[in-house]
Order: sequence, then structure tokens, then C-alpha cells
Amino acid sequence: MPLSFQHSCSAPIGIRQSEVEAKLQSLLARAIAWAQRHQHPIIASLSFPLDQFAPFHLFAVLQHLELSHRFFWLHGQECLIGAGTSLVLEAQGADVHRILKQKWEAAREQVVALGDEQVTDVLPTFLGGFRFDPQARHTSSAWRHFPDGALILPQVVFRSTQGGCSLTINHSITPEDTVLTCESAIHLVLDRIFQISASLAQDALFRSGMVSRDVDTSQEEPWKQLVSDAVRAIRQGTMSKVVLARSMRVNARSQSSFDIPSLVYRLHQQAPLSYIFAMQFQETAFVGATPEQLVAAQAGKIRTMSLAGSALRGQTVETDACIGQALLTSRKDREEHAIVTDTIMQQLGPLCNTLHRPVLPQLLRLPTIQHLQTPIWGQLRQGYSLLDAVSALHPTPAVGGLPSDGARTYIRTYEQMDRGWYAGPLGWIDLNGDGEFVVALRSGLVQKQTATLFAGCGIVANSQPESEYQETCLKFQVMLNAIQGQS
Ligand SMILES: C=C(O[C@@H]1C=C(C(=O)O)C=C[C@H]1O)C(=O)O
Repeated sequence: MPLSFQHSCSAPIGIRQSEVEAKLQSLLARAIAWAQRHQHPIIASLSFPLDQFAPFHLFAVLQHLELSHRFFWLHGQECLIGAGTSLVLEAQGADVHRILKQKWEAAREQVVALGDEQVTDVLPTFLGGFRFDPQARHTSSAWRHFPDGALILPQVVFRSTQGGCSLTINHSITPEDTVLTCESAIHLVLDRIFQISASLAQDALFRSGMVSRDVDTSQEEPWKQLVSDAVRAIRQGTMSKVVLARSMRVNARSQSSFDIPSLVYRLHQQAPLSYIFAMQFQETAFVGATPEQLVAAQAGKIRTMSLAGSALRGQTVETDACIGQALLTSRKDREEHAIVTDTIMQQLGPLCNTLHRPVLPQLLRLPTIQHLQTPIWGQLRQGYSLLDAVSALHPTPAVGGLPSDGARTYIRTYEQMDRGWYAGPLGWIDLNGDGEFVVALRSGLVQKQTATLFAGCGIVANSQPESEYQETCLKFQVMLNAIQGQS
């Protein structure tokens, strides 16, 4: 049982500090010998097996460390929780994807994985993401801690996969280091984690509801006007589709800040099939529960999906089935969906030896909304990696529009909102290039007592401002419920 979602589990970390310390010495000695043999500094990635860990409780523990970055990722049995920075790869500007890929490739020479014999398959893992549009003006200071693109190797990473759980410590080592000096630096962090996890009562964490909210709805009419203008531009032939988003500010009524571990816990309770993520840079957290995978890679095989076309969930089994059937047969939604699927096939074609998709879309049923979905899979050509696939796919027409450049320019000019990392690629990649990126939807930027939530929808020639507005309301729901304390 790698992950423990139970609150009854007594310890957030399924290993004793003494066990880590015993193994640490021999791994550090090997790492120093490696640096001496090659005569240059390295980042040693030291991994230990764990029996299990309690993800939400552990994430709450990490909030108490005086570290600049924290990460949370959970999807099925795959969970990554990290804190601190051992290596930060950043890039800015229009060329962010190419620059970050180069930096990631260079970093592969710098990082050396040294696992305990039981975890030889655990590889150093970077977490990060990209702005939706690095060429757009940065109008909101709320995103100031988020670069256009970043991949970060955290100082500590707890990981769970189907194969088991591990703890990884990433630590810089020079040929001059001794086991003693390295050990004491690592102990500073480990001691804090074990101390806090022993003293932090986990049942106190998630019992109380989140603070109540004040929602600002003043932007309804201007946003509907934006949709009408886009419909007119589409009918005039400027483009065939554009995805327009809006933001909603939510303020805590009480003085207490939004609690990020509680928020991710509630998001998971509400949307267990979605990807639950939190990227905390300084005091700002980008948090969400997205249903949309951008692309995953494992040993050169990639998987992705197209997701476009939305409808509500029905109150009863019968109405739900009816709404689902109507979505599957809706001409507007099927056309919108086909455009997204065809574009993904075209974008990935040059990168792949083989690429497959079923003929018809299926329904992806989420608690408050359902979507048309088509799975797509293939084999990457030699020389291409997950980061090339991310760069080729982003932005998909599901979050940008068509044609891509025209839609992006339209969004940049008229949307009047700083998307920041909303609708951008977000995920993880290991040293071998295996990993997964999602489209960061159903998300919000949380800063102390304020949260800015984001939602958008695809506008085509026959879109109605009122129903598009209602669709964004539906898409806000998962974050709103989590913030209000519903799970
Ligand atoms: C843009 C969003 O969602 C995207 C747009 C959809 C649509 O237009 O039907 C459906 C799913 C997503 O690809 C969002 O959730 O903010």
C-alpha cells in the first residue's frame, strides 16, 4: 500500500529518521567518491525506500519548513511531494520552451542518481511549468514569483508510484566535501521534517471547513461583451475558434489565510479522477484539479488526449445519460472536438514514428461537468523528448484556439487578464525524460487571504455569451467548492 489517504495512519512518513541516517552515510561516501573521480561538483540524488506516506498530512508538514518552494502532484497512484530547491532551471521570453529544454539536457550531466539498492529505479525528478503566453504583457504582480518557464529539482522529494514509495534528497557535493559536512546540512532539513511530523496533529488539519468567501461578480457583463465581439470576429473570418477565459477573485472573510494543504485535500475529495497540483513559489501557490492531460512519456512512448466540448452533469442517472448522449451527438461540440483532435494529431505527427486515436470521442464524466474526450498515443522518434511534445502541443486549440497564432494574438489583445500559468503546461520530468504534463485548468492563484480563480471556454461562430458564461461558472465550481470547505 504505497499511499495512505487515511487520517487514522499515525505517521505521515513511513520510515524512521534513524533508518534514513544509517543509509545516508554510505550513499554520501559514494557520491563524494564520484565527484572526486570526475573532479567536478555534482548534485547527488540520494533515494531511500519508504513503506508509505500520507500525502496531505506530509504536505502540511512541509508548509512549516522555511523553504521558498513546495510542490504537490497527485494522480491515481502517482504522487510527488517536494520542498526546497536543489537546482532551478528558469527561462524567459518567446523561446522559453527551447531554452528550458537545453537547460534540462545540460542538467542531466550534473545530476547523479545514487539509490539505496531497493530503489535503483528512482530517478531525479524536476517539477515545474510554463506561462500560457510568454509574449503577453505581465499585467498582474500576483504572478511575479512565477517565471515564464521553470523546472525545479527540489531538495527533498517524496514519491509514490505503483511500484512503491521513496524519499529522495538532492544535495550539491564538491570533490572537497566530507561525509560529515554534507550530513550535517542534510540533517538540518530532515530533523525539521521528522520533528514537525511528530508534533503536527493530522486530525486537526482537515476537520474545520475552509474560510467562507466573498465573490466579486462585477465582471459578468464585460466578459459577455468580450464573447460577443469574438463571435463577430470569427464570423468575419479572423479565426475559427478562440478560447476566452475570465478570473474570479475570492476573498477570505476572516483574517486567516487560505490553507493550501486543506485546499488540495478537498480538491482531491471532490475530483478524485483529476490531477491535483500545487506549485508554491514563495508565499504564492498555484493550485488546481485539472482533468486535462497535455502529454505523458514513458520509455519513448507518449500518451495524450483531446478534451473539448462540455455539458453539465444530470441530477438523476436518466437525465445525466440524456445530457451525455446529447453532448456526444451535438454537432457544435463534435465539430469543436474534432478540430482539437485533428490539430493534436498534426502537431505530434512530425515527432512520432507511430500515432493512434480511436475514431469516435468518449465521455469524461467529472463530478460537476462532463466533456468529450479522445485518447491519443504513439512512439516518439529518436532525438525527441517529452519537452518537445509539450512545446509542440501547447497551446492546444482547447485552451488557445484556431489558427493558433491568430487566436493567441486575439487573447493577448482582448482578454484583459494575465493568465500567468493558468492553461499552461505543468508537470514533472525525470532524468530519463519520463514524466507527465497537464494543462493547468480548474485552478487558482492563492496568496494569503485572496484567491484568483480562472476558467474559460471555446468560442466558435455560433457561441452564445450567456451559455458560455454559465459554462465558466460550472468550471469555477471545483475550486470554489474546495475553497468554501466542501469536499
Ligand atoms: C479552458 C478551459 O477548459 C477547456 C475548454 C473546454 C470547452 O471549451 O469545452 C473543455 C475543456 C478544456 O479543454 C477551462 O477549464 O478553463
